[in-house]
Amino acid sequence: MGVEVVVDGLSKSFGPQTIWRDVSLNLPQGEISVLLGPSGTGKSVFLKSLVGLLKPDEGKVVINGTDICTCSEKDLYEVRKLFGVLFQDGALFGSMNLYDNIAFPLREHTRKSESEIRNVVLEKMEMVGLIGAEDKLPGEISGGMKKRAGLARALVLDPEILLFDEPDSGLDPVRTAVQNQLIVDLNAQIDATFLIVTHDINTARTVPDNIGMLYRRNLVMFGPREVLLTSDEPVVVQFLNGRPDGPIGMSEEKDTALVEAELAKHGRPQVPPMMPQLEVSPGLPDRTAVHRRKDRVLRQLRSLNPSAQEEILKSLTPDELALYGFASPATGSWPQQQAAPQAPAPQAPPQQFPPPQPAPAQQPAPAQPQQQMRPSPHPRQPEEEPAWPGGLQAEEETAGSRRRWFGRKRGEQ
Ligand SMILES: Nc1ncnc2c1ncn2[C@@H]1O[C@H](COP(=O)(O)OP(=O)(O)OP(=O)(O)O)[C@@H](O)[C@H]1O
Repeated sequence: MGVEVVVDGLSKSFGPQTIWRDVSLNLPQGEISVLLGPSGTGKSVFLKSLVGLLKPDEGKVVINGTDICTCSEKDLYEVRKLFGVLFQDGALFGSMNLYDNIAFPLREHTRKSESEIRNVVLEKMEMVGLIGAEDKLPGEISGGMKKRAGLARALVLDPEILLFDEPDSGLDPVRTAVQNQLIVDLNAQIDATFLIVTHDINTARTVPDNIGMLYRRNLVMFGPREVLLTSDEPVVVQFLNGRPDGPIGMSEEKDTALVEAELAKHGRPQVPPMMPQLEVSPGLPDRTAVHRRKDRVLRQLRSLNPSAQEEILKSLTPDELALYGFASPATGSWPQQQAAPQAPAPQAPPQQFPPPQPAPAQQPAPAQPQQQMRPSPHPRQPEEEPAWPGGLQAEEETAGSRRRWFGRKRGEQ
């Protein structure tokens, strides 16, 4: 099973240029997460920081109990073995055929015999649909095949965390859709923790369990897919609609007056309807992360915005609704919680994302999922207060208009 990645208060600058600051999120184990953001917002820098290729200025990235920002080189080397990375162009060696490219990490980092290597390489090539292309050189294959070869190479060391840097770049919509299905199928087979950086709206709408967005040097959102996909935040709506009018400009953020003028002229864009998440192809195992996620998300349901709650509840079967103590849709408007929800008895301490906080005193029902909100850091100017003023109570956050913004508070584990 994949491992959880805990990012806490991460900030990165290059000289005077702040790339992002105070980024906190958890990548839940085995789940697929997507990171969106306009060009230049530092998504690739974020991926590189997760693997320890770039050192952030502040904050932690904790994996299996090791903070890779401060650990020794030896520990970093060990933690890196957990990662597989698919770079944009596959990052293949041009002079090696696909077989040798994919075998490369095994020859470099393991003592496997050539026959063992062959078994692993062919198994991974089969997983990504490349059997028969072993002898091809990278220059002889399409961009999509290069990506799949890069993916097979990222898989040979059995990663527990798989990072994808714009896997859809340069692919046509059909190939992108095929690749998206491949990603979901792979997740079902290896149950690793996936993080995908992408600009592709369809990918964001159909693949992940969780979505985050970087904008104006902040992580404006990270959490269950239903939250971002039902958000009416102008920057999210603009991004999901792929429209030029809105706060995101060509190179810098537009000023508010210009945005308002554009919206007055073209009308306010609507949040596009939710699309169903891709299911695993027939014949493959279920994604176990889906079950873990359901439990986790339902525990935090009440802290999410009403549209997200509605979408989450709509995705449940009648049996699941009954199991978690929710009324069925036929009985009235969503969401209707009956008595205290009866979650299935967990076999291990339940995964919660973010971790629970003590219930505020004024919240009477202890069985309700607890609040996990954070106020919006967006739009946050350098001179503004930090995102987490001390002593802010969960209930105060809930009552505020910024319910939809959430994440872990700095310092929480
Ligand atoms: N090693 C580096 N040294 C200095 N600046 C860098 C370095 N790497 C990235 N940057 C800068 O960080 C900013 C964010 O870059 P990054 O590639 O992470 O953005 P991105 O969100 O992935 O963009 P895109 O979506 O276009 O790929 C850019 O301004 C880039 O020039």
